[in-house]
Amino acid sequence: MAALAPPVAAIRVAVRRALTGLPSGGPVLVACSGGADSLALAAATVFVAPRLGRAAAFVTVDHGLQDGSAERAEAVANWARGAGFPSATVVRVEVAGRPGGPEAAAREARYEALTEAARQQNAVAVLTGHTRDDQAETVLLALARGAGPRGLAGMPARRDLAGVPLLRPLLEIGRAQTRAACAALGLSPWQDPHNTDPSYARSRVRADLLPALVRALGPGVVDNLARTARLVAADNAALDELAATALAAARCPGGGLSVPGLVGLVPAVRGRVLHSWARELGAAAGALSHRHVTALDALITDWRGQGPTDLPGGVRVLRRADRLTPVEPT
Ligand SMILES: Nc1ncnc2c1ncn2[C@@H]1O[C@H](COP(=O)(O)OP(=O)(O)OP(=O)(O)O)[C@@H](O)[C@H]1O
Repeated sequence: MAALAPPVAAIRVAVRRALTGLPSGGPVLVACSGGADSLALAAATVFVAPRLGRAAAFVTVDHGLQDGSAERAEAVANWARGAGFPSATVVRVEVAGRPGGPEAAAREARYEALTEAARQQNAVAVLTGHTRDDQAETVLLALARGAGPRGLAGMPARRDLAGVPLLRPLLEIGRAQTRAACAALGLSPWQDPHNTDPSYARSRVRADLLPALVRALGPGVVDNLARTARLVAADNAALDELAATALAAARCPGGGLSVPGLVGLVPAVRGRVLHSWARELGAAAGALSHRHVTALDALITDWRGQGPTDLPGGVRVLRRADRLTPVEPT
């Protein structure tokens, strides 16, 4: 028997690790664009899942943004059927008419479609092919926009997707490895023109910035950026736990938060308490910014009788004596 190429083995090990411990029940659903990362992920999953007594399912999303996208999506799904996935679905989404730029709109439409596919197929998890290189790019983009620790933590290996875990088994696998795995398996990945379109900041980071950093600082830089994300994520988890305890302790019996319960907290924890509370009140996560949390914080630490603080989603918060309370929008 021919020896297994190291990247193929490394990717299978990563997938096996991700699938271990998932609840039994429905399939694991691989989200695949046809690009090298998710193709390598799909090939590993269809190999590993049955050996763990699990079913694997496959979905590819057609964003309908390029000529021939429907045919390409069908070809990707056909490959999956041939590779042994008992079910391979193409979902067509409508990107036009959504708020935000085209990239954000496509991502939102895709995640909605993945959530719906997972629900319909009763999947126990959705798997995506984000790699260590994607993580390094995410950290650089976060640094460049002045993000705090949440942004610098990059993408988590696991997050909730409307009640289904979204897993990223390849976060510690390099893009060179997914390409090498595809080559070793005789797969021909699709090259998404968006990935090289210089009008996207991520494409410029991928094409220009990361290679320049590697030249200037050495090949370990991608791994190091991904490690930074892991270290920051671990600190975030600790701070989130402290904040959850502090939020519970600061709640007033009739609703709202007690100012004396918040004032002695270290700012990093207090900011998280206020962020979580604002989310509970209905402020949308994407729109809730550092500026809003700072304005809420001023009601505690810089109280000069100011009026309500407006948060996204029409949420308003007022300080009454020693309590922060939500008020009805006027
Ligand atoms: N059209 C799609 N259909 C299904 N899943 C997708 C689609 N586009 C992206 N994904 C999922 O999201 C992951 C990240 O996609 P993105 O385009 O950001 O990265 P990428 O590095 O180009 O990945 P890939 O090489 O797999 O295309 C993919 O690996 C895949 O799991």
